[in-house]
Parts: sequence; structure tokens; C-alpha cells
Amino acid sequence: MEEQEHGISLENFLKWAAELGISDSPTRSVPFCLGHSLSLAYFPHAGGRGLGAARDLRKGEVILRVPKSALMTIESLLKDDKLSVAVNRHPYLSSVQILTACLIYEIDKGKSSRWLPYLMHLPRNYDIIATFGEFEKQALQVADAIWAAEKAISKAKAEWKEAHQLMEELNLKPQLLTLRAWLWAAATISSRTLHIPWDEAGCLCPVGDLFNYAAPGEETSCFEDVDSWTRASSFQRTSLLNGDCTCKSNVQECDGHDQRLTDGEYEKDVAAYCFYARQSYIKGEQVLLCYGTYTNLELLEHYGFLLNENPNDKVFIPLEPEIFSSSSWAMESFYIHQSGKPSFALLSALRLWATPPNKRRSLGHLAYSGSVLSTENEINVMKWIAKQCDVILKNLPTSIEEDRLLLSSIDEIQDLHSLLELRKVLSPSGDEIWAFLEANNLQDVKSGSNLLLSRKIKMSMDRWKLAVQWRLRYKKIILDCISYCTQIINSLS
Ligand SMILES: C[S@@+](CC[C@H](N)C(=O)[O-])C[C@H]1O[C@@H](n2cnc3c(N)ncnc32)[C@H](O)[C@@H]1O
Repeated sequence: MEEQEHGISLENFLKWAAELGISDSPTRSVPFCLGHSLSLAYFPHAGGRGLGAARDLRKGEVILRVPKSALMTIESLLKDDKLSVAVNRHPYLSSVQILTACLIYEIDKGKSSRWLPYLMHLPRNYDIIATFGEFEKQALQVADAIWAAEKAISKAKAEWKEAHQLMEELNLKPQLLTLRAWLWAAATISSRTLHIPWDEAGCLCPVGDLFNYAAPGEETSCFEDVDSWTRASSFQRTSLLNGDCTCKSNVQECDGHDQRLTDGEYEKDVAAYCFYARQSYIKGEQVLLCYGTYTNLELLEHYGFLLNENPNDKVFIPLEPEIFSSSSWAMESFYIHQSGKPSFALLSALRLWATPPNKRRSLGHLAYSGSVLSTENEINVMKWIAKQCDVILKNLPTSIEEDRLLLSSIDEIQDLHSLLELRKVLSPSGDEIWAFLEANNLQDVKSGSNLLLSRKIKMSMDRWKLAVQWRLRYKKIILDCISYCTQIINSLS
């Protein structure tokens, strides 16, 4: 269906890619870029369109090469004189803003763009948090997450305003000057660029950007060690995309120097982006790429999806300032793991904080090494964490059970086609569903008019569902933390 809509078939896109030298075969010169190691497929439960193994693949083998000349970078895009002259007049714009504007400019070129076959197969819409409307943002419920969404939305707006002059000078079509067009391009860049060493905006990599994501898993225990090295220093987001790879060195240090968080990187000696199998795959399995280490909120922010089981998810709970000041850990190291276990730093700091001030100095070394200070101290700490978690859950507007029910209702609604059908599945108690309808001016459902659920409504519903899924995962971690603390208290009492 997509193929017809786009006018350029996937087959032609892959032919175009092969002509640019993109290949999943180290030796063969074939008219298609895929088929030797990888094949394009649809994986409904793990990212939709993605790349599968076309044969059994061995861990570590090269599975795709994309030559530098096929990468869409600021450098390659600025070969267009008109664009280059205009961009040079705006030196205050960031690399990411420039790449975003360049992408919109290529769209504006239409058939005359050399990237047309690639552009035609980009997603039409995205669910990154900057695209959330007020209703979807509030559906996150948790203040930190709402704040992150507000920040992302206002950042996108500010960047668009700053780049507007450049886009006007490029004489773009009016619909490409809008915030909506900017958000589309910014989301394309946020969710699809790969890190390159010479430009922090990264590059768009045809075919290479079809790999879906798998979280780095086994490194989790190692991150507890990273916590200790980042103590008292500012924590930085781990991302191997968009050039934001500040935590990578820590990870490499802690795992014996040769373990890679990334399974794709630009290789200067062959002037190509090279992708490697991060594990062995059997034919037909989806081949996944690790974009970096992200919490679910970060995945939502940068990629517009989240994982039900994310080994790198974290929950931050409100802490009194005295807890920070009584230890030298960085604030960002105080969190609850997705398993419900408090982080090493959080436990150490709380053990110290629960110690009488005159004993803190002598017990500090024990606390920092992760030791239990005394049974009484441990029970007090666990009780304190469990109480905080309980308060958090009680203060949120809906319970875990209600969120589960709501998600099944959303699933049901998503299968419907018209408002009339929707009326039939609505229960009078579905407050949030009614609020969604109102927020989308769909009150007509009460009168039973048989309007079709528009594409726009379906998109809002996708984002609302993501917000509910996110808050449910958050609550589940808090609940697991209460169980963890209760278990420790019971075992010590
Ligand atoms: C680099 S693209 C991967 C290819 C993409 N599926 C496509 O059709 O073009 C990244 C996007 O794929 C989706 N994605 C990747 N991994 C995913 C996963 N494990 N679960 C759900 N969505 C995923 C998200 O929409 C993300 O923004």
C-alpha cells in the first residue's frame, strides 16, 4: 500500500540504493542492495518495518555497508549552491537546525532531489514527545515527564522560529514553512540519524536507518559501576546517535575495552558506515541495532516509542535536599531500576542519611562501598523508600489497574472505524476516554453521527496510548520497588 502511495516502489528504492554502492554483501555486485545478508520485512511487535536476516548470520560479521557518498549529511547537502549560500548567512543556527532545514529543502525540491527515492520512504508521521498535544502530554501524569514533554515542545518551537528566516530565504512552499513540517523533519533527524565523527547533527543513512532497536541488556550491571565513577560529576545521557556519546567511554572502560554498545559506526578507512551483527541470528529473525542506552522517557523523547521490558529504564523519586548534601553522589545516580531495586547510589546515600550526623564520617566508607550499616538502619531506609513510593502512587490520578483497563479500551477503539462504533464501546465510567474525545472535538459521538475516525485522531490516539503505556511502566516500577523493600524488611525483621 505504502509503495503505491509513494509512487516509488521499495524495489526501485533498493535498486537506487544499490547504484549508490549500499550493499549487504561484501563481495557480490548485484542490482539490489539487500538479499545477501538482510531482507526488508515487517515486525508488528518490534518496530514495524525493519530488517530481517536473509540467511543465518554470525555474531560480529559485517551485514551492511553504506558508502560515505550515500550518506545524507550537511556536507553532502550543501553541495547545492543556493542552499550553501543561504545557510552561510545564518551562522548562529546549530548543526541539527541546519540539517533539519536542509531536509525540508530537499523535500521542497521534489522530483529534482537526488534523494527522492529515500525521502519517499521516510515515515509520514512520528510520535516523538515534541509532537504531543496538550492532552497527550497531561496523560503522562508524572510531573517530571510532563516537564520533559513541555521542554521538548518549546525547544522544537524555538528552533523552528530561529530557522524560519533561512527557510523563507530558500523560498520553500508555504506548507513546508510550518511548525508541522519542521516537527516532521526534526523527528526524522532525531529518530533516524546516526553518529558521524565530523558533524554533531549526524547523518541520514539510507537502508542503514531501517534497523529497529534493541536495548543493550547485559551492560546493566556494569552501569552500577559507572554510577560510582560518575559520583559527584554530572551525569550525561548515553546516546550513540546524534553525536551524543559522552557515556560511551565509561561503558567501554567497564567491560574490558572491547565490548561495543553500538553495532554500527562510520569507518574512515573504508569511507563507509558499516553495520555488524550484534549477535548470531537465524534466517528470518529481525536484526536489531542498539542506538544507545535509554530510559523509556528518553526513547519516547528521541524516537517516539518505548519498550515494555527496558533493562535501562529508571524511575527518579523526589528526595529531600539533605539526602544529596549528605553524600557526594551525583543527583542522577539516585533512581530505582526497572526491576524495582533502588540504585547503588540511592541506597548508599539513604543509609548515610539515616545515620546520626555524628557517626556519618566514621561509617562513610562502608556506605560508599555498598555495605549495610546495621539492621535497624537498613529497615529504616527500606521503610522510607516504600513510604515515598506509596505516596507517589497514591497521588497519581489513576491506578495501575485503571491504566491497564484504559489500554485495552484504547486497543478496542483503535480497531474501530467510525464514531458510531465508538459510542457502542464507551462505558459511562471511561472518564479519560471522554476527555480525549472532548480534547479532539469529538463530542458528536454522543449524538451518534457516523463520522470516520480521521487520520489525525488516530495519530493522537497512538500518542495518548504511548503516554498511558509510559505511566503504567513507571507505576509498575514503583510498585515493584515497594515489594522489594517489603521483602527486605521482612527478611531482616
Ligand atoms: C531508525 S528507525 C527504524 C526503522 C523504522 N521502523 C522504519 O520503518 O523506518 C527508528 C524508528 O523505528 C521505530 N522502532 C525502532 N525500534 C523499535 C522497537 N523496538 N519498538 C518499537 N518501535 C521501534 C521507532 O518508531 C523509531 O523511531
